[in-house]
Amino acid sequence: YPWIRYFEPPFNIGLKQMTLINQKLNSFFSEEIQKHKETLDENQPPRDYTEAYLIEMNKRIKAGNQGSFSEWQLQAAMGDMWTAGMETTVTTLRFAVLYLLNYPNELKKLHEEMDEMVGRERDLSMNDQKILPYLCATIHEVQRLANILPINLTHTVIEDVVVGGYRIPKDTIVVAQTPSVHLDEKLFPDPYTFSPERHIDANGRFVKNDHILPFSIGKRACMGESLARMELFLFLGSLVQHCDFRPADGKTPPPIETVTGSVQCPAPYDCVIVPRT
Ligand code: HEM
Repeated sequence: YPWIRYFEPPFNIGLKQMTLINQKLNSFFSEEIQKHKETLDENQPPRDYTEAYLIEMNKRIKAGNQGSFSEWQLQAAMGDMWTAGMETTVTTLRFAVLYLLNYPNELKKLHEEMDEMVGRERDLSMNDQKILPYLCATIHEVQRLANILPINLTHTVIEDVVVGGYRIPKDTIVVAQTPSVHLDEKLFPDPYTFSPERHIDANGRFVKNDHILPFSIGKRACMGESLARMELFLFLGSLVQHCDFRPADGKTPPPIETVTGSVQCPAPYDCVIVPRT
């Protein structure tokens, strides 16, 4: 994001602020790597990604073929996992719980569908997508409305193109604004209302809407999309299967407020998540 160099304090999205955050994250990753190195036992199966990486790196160093494997590269990969991989999915789930606290009828429908189609005895699997259309529709709707990446990543136009009558010369930096599609009332009437029903057809089947692009589109679309889709289905599904979500005071749901940054999050909220009776 080259333009952030123009946003110095009091704006908190400037280069200085971003550099500070990056430094903090990198120190954290570096400390984790050191801790892992101290406890690493190369004769045991790796306990996590960092151990697996360190074992592979050491093997390559011994063979005189380190290639691109280095602690710096590991730090960058941890950064990808942490920011692209974890923050996104967790934020989407936090939005899902927030919406369902505010839309108790929709939560009730999810509970009913789960009880009828799966029950509470067995674990969910991805095959259950076929029999849980309302859960699929809920996740689709959460991703439409939450817009957790309001700015998206930047790309460069590699040749002159014309889009919607505008000429965009080669080398221009562009950012695809998927929220403007997700909240377009021509595509989604009453766009700010949370309504999983939009994605259910007359026969009760889930219908995926091609205008909903939380993972972006094209060659550089999200690399973790299929993993993220599994996480959202299995984590939210299991929560719905076993838990009830309630306002902290038993009556008033937390307001749907957001904190906008490179990831748009719900404002911190309290709620109670209890085992279903
Ligand atoms: C709900 C969860 C997620 C959402 C909404 C999301 C969304 C996105 C978006 C919008 C992009 C930018 C695509 C573009 O440049 O046009 C992206 C890129 C990326 N995402 Fe995700 N993502 C999620 C989860 C994950 C997970 C779980 C991983 C990996 C474990 C991941 C890894 C990546 C990577 C590596 C890129 C960069 C791809 C590239 O530049 O070629 N994401 N993601």
